[in-house]
Amino acid sequence: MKFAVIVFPGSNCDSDMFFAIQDALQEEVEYVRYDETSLEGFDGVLLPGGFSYGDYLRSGAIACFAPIMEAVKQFAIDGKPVLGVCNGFQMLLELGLLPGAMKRNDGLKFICRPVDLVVENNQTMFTSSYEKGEVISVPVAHGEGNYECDEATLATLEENNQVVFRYKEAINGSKANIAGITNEQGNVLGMMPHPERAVEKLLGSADGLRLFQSIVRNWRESHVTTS
Ligand SMILES: NC(=O)CC[C@H](N)C(=O)O
Repeated sequence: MKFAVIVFPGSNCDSDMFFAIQDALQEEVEYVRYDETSLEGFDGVLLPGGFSYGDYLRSGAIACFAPIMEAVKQFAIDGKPVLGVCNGFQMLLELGLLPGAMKRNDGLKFICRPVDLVVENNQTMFTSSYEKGEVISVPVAHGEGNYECDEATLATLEENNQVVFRYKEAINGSKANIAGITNEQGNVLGMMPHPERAVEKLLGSADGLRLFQSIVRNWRESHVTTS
């Protein structure tokens, strides 16, 4: 399986993501610049964390107009896996691939520490290697992680099991403690915590690795045939 890590001016978790795929997961990965226009040949797209375009206007608000984003949208429409982490999640919201928006954290402080997440839905292509209800430890590092949406949107997200990860304890004011959601189709996941920073024990947790393993396992099941 071949992954693209999209690099924007101001990305700073792109190399963490690259390391997670190449060294921890041992799958193929390439950087794709924000000003390219094609994702041909890739099987998965990863939007990494950081401060694209300096987080001006709102986080992700400028990045969503980058030339590569038309290809990212098409990739998502085609049902292929798209994962946005932190600033990548913010971009997916700004792109309209996921519902809702991000506000500054309650308390207006940047939060950078490991947090406990509850796996709410393990029936997705991103979470099938977890148990439902499992508590995992994954670090967060954000100033704008306070997820907001209207009540009707929240009801739809809950009804369709689109809330995939919840913070075990409130950390940033996020509605319903939402840490990660998918689109209705289930092939686009946005999450504020950083699974790519939790891919081996030495980093404090290896719980994030199973997210990437889920993607690969799911992809193999539908793409690799054995005779
Ligand atoms: N690590 C990150 O991606 C930071 C995300 C974002 N720009 C924020 O501070 O909210």
